Amino acid sequence: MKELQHLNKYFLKYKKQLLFGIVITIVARIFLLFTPRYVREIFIVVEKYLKGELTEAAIKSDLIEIIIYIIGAAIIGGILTFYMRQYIINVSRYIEFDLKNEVYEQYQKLSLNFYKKNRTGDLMNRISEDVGKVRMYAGPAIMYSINTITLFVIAIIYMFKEAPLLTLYTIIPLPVLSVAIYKLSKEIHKRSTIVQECLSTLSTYTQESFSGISVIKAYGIEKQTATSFEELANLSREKQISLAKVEAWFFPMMILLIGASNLLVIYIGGMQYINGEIESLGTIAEFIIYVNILTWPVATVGWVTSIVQQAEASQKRINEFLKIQPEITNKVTTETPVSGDINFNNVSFTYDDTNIQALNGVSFTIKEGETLAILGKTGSGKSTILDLIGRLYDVDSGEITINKTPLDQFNLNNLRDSIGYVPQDAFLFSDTIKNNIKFGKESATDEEVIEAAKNAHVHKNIIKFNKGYDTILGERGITLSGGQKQRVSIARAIIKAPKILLFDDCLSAVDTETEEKILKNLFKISKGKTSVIVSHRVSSAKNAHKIIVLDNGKIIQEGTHEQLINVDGYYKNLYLKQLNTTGITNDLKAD
Ligand SMILES: Nc1ncnc2c1ncn2[C@@H]1O[C@H](COP(=O)(O)OP(=O)(O)OP(=O)(O)O)[C@@H](O)[C@H]1O
Repeated sequence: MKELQHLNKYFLKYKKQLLFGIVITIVARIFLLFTPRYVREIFIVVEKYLKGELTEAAIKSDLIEIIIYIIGAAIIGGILTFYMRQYIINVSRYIEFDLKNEVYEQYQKLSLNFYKKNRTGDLMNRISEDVGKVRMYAGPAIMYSINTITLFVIAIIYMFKEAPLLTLYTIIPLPVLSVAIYKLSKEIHKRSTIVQECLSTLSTYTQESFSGISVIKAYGIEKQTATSFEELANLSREKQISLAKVEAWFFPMMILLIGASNLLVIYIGGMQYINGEIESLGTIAEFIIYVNILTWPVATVGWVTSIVQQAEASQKRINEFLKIQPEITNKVTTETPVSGDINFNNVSFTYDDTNIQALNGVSFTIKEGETLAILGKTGSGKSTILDLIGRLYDVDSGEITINKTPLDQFNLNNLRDSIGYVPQDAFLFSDTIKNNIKFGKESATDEEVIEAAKNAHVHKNIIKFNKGYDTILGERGITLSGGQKQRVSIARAIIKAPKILLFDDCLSAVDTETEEKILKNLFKISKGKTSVIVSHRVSSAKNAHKIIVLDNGKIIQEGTHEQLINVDGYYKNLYLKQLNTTGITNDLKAD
């Protein structure tokens, strides 16, 4: 229960509703327990009438009176039961909502490293399945526990007062039932977890086959894919059947144990009645109703125990995430305007999940308002430089400063607000094109969106779609080409009008002619802004104020286009190689 203490703050938050729900639960159970007593009364009245102690008129009026009480108690009990669920189950839904938000907020705070170390499926599970299991503790488990305790205490008091020996015999099978249900619930849980795993493997496989359908068709491997699907589906079916087998035990077991209790009540009660130890047959009827009322709550003791154990395990997994301290923290809460020269001073950085040293003693300066181009072989550390400027990671050694202030002395929100970042893999949300662009600036007007799209050279493509800027992208909508995605992503960055623009090889999927036009627009837009362009093309770099070439995390060349094409090295080789391509022909024309 230690892990579940995390929920205490939520119980405190909703203490009024919870307390009210608990009181209602107790009162509702009290009303429910009136019925067996009234049934006994009916028997007593009938017995008196049979002995000639009551007239026909008297028995009629007595019976009507008792029946009215029974109906009244049932109606009040029913209404209170409705409110009991309304209060306690609602509280559990509020707690579920709060906990989901708490986990989600924590996810937002955690750095990229966290996402590298944990699989998406696992992150999703904590926020959906685990929180769902914890809710079962915060709602149903509490409700059924109070229900059981109240019913048990009151019923046992009534029963002992009535017939102590009969009470003992009646309740003998109940603990057996409780233990049996507990064991069964554990087994059901174990098997349903396996079923869940099978289903999630199956759906991941299906999802991947659908996403990769073009590759599957192109390679003609539909048959193999279908066979693998069948194997997974068969495994899932076997596990489902094995789960159904244990589940099938649940009700027969309950019926068996209720039957055993009923038989004991009838047999022992009957003997006691014959021996004159109990006054009326009504007591036997009353006890049979008690047995039936008590069976379900007693069965739930086992079930609730299993719920609490699962909730504890789930909360433990949630707490593990909640306790993680974000690696990148905002050390400054005051406003810190971001502007000035960006300086890398002997910066080294190693990714701790792969232990790959991405940067090794990198030093350079980008003057405010200037453009830096970074070139280099794949894996040489170009993207890492952009990630470090945005403080997605902190450096291992050396220092990054803006206007001589270390990067971590800036308010992180100010820093990220000042950056317009276009990643290598343009990620667009399943939303309209307009909203995808406005993601960079929520308050942007339609005119601003169009202006940004024009500058990113994608406006003409967008207006060709039937719904223009309101076209939905992604799974529910159309799929943009790689180049279109990149340009929407550029529009998203420039609509923000940030102080720093970071472009990570974001023109790789557009032809060199379009690249040229976009670069010209970017050149206009980025006046007064500091830009960093990562690229594999000389055409993207040639107009930059400064170019650096990276190799294996180190700067191997530095200078302007003119300087670098005149010295032997990576840049000149690349320039000469690209000289013969269409792109560079345009590039030369542009020069
Ligand atoms: N998130 C990460 N976790 C672990 N290692 C990484 C991560 N990102 C990059 N690396 C490694 O760090 C090195 C530098 O990667 P980086 O992405 O900066 O190279 P790049 O020059 O941008 O490459 P490309 O031109 O292919 O985009 C590579 O060896 C890469 O495998």
